[in-house]
Amino acid sequence: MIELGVNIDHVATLRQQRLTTYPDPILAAVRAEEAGADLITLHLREDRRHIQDADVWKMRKAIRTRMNLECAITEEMLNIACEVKPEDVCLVPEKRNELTTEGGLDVITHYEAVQAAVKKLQNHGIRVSLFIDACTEQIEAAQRAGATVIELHTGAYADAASPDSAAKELDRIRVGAAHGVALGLRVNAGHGLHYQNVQAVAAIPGIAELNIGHAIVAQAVFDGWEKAVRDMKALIRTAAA
Ligand SMILES: CC(=O)[C@@H](O)[C@H](O)COP(=O)(O)O
Ligand SMILES: NCC(=O)COP(=O)(O)O
Repeated sequence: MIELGVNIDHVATLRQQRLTTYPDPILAAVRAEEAGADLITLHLREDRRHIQDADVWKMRKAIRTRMNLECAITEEMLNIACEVKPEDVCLVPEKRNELTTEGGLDVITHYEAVQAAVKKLQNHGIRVSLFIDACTEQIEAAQRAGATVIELHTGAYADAASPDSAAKELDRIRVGAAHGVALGLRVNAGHGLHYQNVQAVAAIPGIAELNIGHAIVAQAVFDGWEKAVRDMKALIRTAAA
């Protein structure tokens, strides 16, 4: 059964836009678990545009499933992760001026830094995932760097300009997932997935977990948070069956 990681970043985006105390991402995480989320994903960005440090600590205590903390490879972030000790850390690339995470981590170019970060986190008992593009060389470099998990960036598939290019991107994810599984890696996927495009990814053999946030927060405006989570989970379950 594919697991659903509910990303609560954009609950915090709404709060930070006015610096209010609502909506509370911790409450969103707890209610997401009640609605069937298998884990909670959150991204502590260096610029703190959505999730704040205090959210991470409160979340650690509040959730009953597991925490997947996304962060960049910086000394500050790695120290926070080692203190918080989430079950999973997903190392992601960050650019100051990007609207969202634009692509996967370039493990080949930053090999030494990635390898050292993986080792440091694993020494603190944390499972480490690398958020990468579905590219054979990056997948192999991720495994060599010591990661046991990869998350394939599905943004290019989600943003594809035509059905043809979406099909090509989907195929890259399929090939990447098979390659990751053959190398003994746990293969997760996510970014830009929504209610219309998720099932094609969920049907790919070997995918263990999908991390989805923005679309669930958006759908909750119309349907309510729990229903938005439940419906996403149902779509994934039926596609994977
Ligand atoms: C790394 C990633 O894909 C998620 O963290 C998600 O996209 C939400 O965060 P941003 O929109 O800040 O990238
Ligand atoms: N790692 C991807 C993620 O957590 C969710 O991304 P999105 O659904 O908010 O685009």
